[in-house]
Amino acid sequence: MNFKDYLKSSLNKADFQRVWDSFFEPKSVGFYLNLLKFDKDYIISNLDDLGVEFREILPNFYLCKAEFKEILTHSELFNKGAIYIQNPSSYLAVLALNPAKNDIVLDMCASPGGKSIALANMMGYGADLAVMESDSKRFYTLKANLNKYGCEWVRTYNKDARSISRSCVGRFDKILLDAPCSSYSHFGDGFVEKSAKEIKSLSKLQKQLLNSALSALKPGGCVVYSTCTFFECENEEVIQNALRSKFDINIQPISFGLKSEIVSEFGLRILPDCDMDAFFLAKIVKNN
Ligand SMILES: C[S@@+](CC[C@H](N)C(=O)[O-])C[C@H]1O[C@@H](n2cnc3c(N)ncnc32)[C@H](O)[C@@H]1O
Repeated sequence: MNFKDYLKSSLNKADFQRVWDSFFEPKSVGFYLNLLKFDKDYIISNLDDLGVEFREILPNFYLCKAEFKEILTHSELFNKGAIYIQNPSSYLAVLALNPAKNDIVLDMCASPGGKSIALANMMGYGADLAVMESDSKRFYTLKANLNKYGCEWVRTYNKDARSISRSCVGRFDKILLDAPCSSYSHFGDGFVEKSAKEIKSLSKLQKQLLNSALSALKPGGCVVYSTCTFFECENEEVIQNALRSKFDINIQPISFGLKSEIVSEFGLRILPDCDMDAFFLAKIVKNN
């Protein structure tokens, strides 16, 4: 499936041009502070010493211009795990889940761990957080990152997350499902085009993963489903499929008041711009 053609057909002319141009513009750099290992004042004063100009755009999440990226990635703060570099769109998934200190939480598709570490920061040291990753190589990257960022207590499972529909029925208060997707959100050296067959098979996997998440959720609990792709069959269609399933669920509206967001009955789309990557988010509550 040609991504550019798909984008043209799914957006109006002005939005298409804005979105397409955004893939070639320098992107701001986002990061959050790792308060599990370091004190906020210590990190902020070290960033000031490095000459990085930054502003807080979300709770504990900061943005600076692209020109500061190299300073950040070469800094001791980064090497010691005091900051985690992440696009703000990804951080929104963690904010939407909003886990409390005493919640039992699962991050189903976790590597390299950017959202798991943000969840751990929000919940606090020792909180009941488990993370899963099916790919062995990516699992070891996840473990290494959790250790680097002082999250060694987090329980890690190198497993296919679809298995929780049998092993963990009704166990979790909150689940993050940041699903594997076709990833048409970063241009990089070009988009790696995926065939219609590959997209269909991803959509099938996403539906199975969401079904498993709903089985493993406590009544009253919630799942945040997210992807970084534009394709409807990986986003709204996955949510519609869950609404048609045996689960008694409803979709909670989410909005962060961003100029780049499009709200629908199935979730929230973020259109990419100079700050945000393309993203889709849906918050699904399992009724009591
Ligand atoms: C979008 S990435 C996750 C990014 C991660 N949440 C973060 O913020 O750093 C999706 C991950 O899901 C993993 N994955 C794919 N299929 C899976 C499955 N069936 N069970 C668990 N993990 C899976 C992929 O290997 C990949 O690492």
